[in-house]
Amino acid sequence: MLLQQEPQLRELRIFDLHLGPWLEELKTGPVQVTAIQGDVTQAHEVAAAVAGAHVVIHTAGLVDVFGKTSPETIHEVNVQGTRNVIEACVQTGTRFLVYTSSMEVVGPNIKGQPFYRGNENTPYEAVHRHPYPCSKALAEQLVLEANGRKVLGGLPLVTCALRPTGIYGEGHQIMRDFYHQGLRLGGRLFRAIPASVEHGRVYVGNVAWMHVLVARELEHRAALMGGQVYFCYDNSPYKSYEDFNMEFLGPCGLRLVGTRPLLPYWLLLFLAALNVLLQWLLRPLLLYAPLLNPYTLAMANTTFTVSTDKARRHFGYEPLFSWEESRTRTIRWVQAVEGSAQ
Ligand SMILES: NC(=O)C1=CN([C@@H]2O[C@H](COP(=O)(O)OP(=O)(O)OC[C@H]3O[C@@H](n4cnc5c(N)ncnc54)[C@H](O)[C@@H]3O)[C@@H](O)[C@H]2O)C=CC1
Ligand SMILES: C[C@H](CCCC(C)(C)O)[C@H]1CC[C@H]2[C@@H]3[C@H](O)CC4=CC(=O)CC[C@]4(C)[C@H]3CC[C@]12C
Repeated sequence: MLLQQEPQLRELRIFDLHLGPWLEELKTGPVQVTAIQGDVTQAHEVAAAVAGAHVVIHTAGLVDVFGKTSPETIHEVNVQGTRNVIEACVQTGTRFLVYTSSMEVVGPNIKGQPFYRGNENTPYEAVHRHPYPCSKALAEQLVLEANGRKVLGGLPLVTCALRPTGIYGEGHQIMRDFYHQGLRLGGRLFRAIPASVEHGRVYVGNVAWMHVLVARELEHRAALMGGQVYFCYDNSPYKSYEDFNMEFLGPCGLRLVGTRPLLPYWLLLFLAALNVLLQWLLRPLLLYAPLLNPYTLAMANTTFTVSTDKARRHFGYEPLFSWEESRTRTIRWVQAVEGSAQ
């Protein structure tokens, strides 16, 4: 997105634990693309990568709500990693920092209270217990508190945080898992969540576009945007998690069975708890990390949708991809997954 949309771009540095072969394709244009294999938990590696950069977009993170990694590792990557990025900016004189936060910093909370088409000012009791939202909330707080700190050279650091709702689009691993699950079940998925529970979703291209706009505008609108949070949204329809996925999986041949959940909620909760027990029992032998656990069930079963225009008012954000385009691109990607699976 930066290469396509940012005419001022002179160099793009990509810092990641895993560098994919797709990065090579980015190196064929006029802009210098530097791929750096590194770990955000290693302060010296981060500082070396950041030195001389005008803007840092910090999106690296450990996204795990399935119990694959320990809470300590999630904290180390998401919180200490963010601390390292902030310190790298301060020490090397980089003034603009954009952080990919998450809607999870707000909710759904542990009480399962609905957040219905709320905005950045909607009151909500943000209380977390799970390591992932806890880590994102702490990291976001660090980023916002760092706004105004003096960087090398004496000028103030300008920071802001973007909070995407559930991201979908090309490369969406969970969508791929649901697709394969549906194929295994003879082209069917079974409704587990009431259709009335709305879940916020945003297309990956629009998430990237919002980051580019913020990176571009942060310098000129530092007083307005510095220390601010923005929900990251687009015109994707408000639907339940499962009905939304069917927008893509339906055209790829899957069917969602049931107009109402086929299993009662208490049974799902029991199965989710059983999965936690199995995960614990099997841990010495293998990693058992199914999609269903008490946390993911609560997430999917609690309305959380945003309706805001703060990003439009502050930096002129309009989604780059319409809903129709986002849908078409995602369907094409699932179809390609299907092709590669055969
Ligand atoms: N997937 C979603 O629905 C949402 C994701 N987010 C946030 O967006 C960001 C990107 O998430 P996704 O693309 O979903 O996840 P992802 O796992 O696809 O991407 C995370 C990237 O961070 C890199 N990374 C992980 N640990 C690292 C380390 N120690 N050092 C350097 N790089 C490391 C990974 O290699 C990967 O390329 C994360 O910060 C996540 O918290 C926010 C809202 C929703
Ligand atoms: C995996 C969940 C759906 C399974 C439901 C079941 C087992 C009943 O079929 C996903 C439901 C909601 C998702 C999360 C949500 O979109 C918000 C997120 C934000 C992030 O920052 C990271 C990802 C995620 C936690 C996302 C993860 C999958 C769900 C829990």
